[in-house]
Amino acid sequence: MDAIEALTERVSIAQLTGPDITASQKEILFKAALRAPDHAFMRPSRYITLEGDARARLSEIFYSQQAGREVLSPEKAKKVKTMLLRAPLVVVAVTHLEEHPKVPRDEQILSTGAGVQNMLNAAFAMGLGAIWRTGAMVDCHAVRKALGLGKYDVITAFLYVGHPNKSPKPLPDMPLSDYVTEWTGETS
Ligand SMILES: Cc1cc2nc3c(=O)[nH]c(=O)nc-3n(C[C@H](O)[C@H](O)[C@H](O)COP(=O)(O)O)c2cc1C
Repeated sequence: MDAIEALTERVSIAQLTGPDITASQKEILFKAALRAPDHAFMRPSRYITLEGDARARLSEIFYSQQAGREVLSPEKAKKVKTMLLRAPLVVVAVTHLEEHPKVPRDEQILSTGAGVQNMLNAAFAMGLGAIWRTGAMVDCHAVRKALGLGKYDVITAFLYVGHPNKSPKPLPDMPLSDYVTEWTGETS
């Protein structure tokens, strides 16, 4: 697929299935991620892959913490336990924050966000489907500990990647004029 077509027509795809993402597809995803802009070359982004049984293991860890906090209905328990099984590959995108005189925290997280967006576009261009999710797992102490994250690590995305199980949804109608204006130099 042409790059402009991928950039202008990408949609998120939530219904994903196997087969597993190949090593060469993963290489393309991560090469795209590493082309994210990065103020002062801080290299704040890290990407952790979850595949196979590791997805169920981390979902169980999340479930244990959630179940210890509140009574979960059987439906909710099943949903939580199978959360990460919704795609053959889940990429945990992490921003490792550091103090910098010119690069505030938000810019470091934005850099990882740009990496995630590059992966969404690359996945779409390869005919794969992907969706950026966050949710309560982002702040779950047990999940963060299991992934080896420290105090200065921010989970910026759980990027689900797989093969589309449904045709992509139509593009939303978003007239450019609703979002883009020109400032001509006049002040109010
Ligand atoms: C930072 C961030 C977090 C998100 N978290 C979730 C989420 O937890 N669950 C979800 O269904 N969608 C989440 N979304 C939205 C989807 O990734 C997606 O953008 C949305 O479904 C619209 O689809 P589109 O990308 O095709 O326009 C999140 C998006 C962003 C940017």
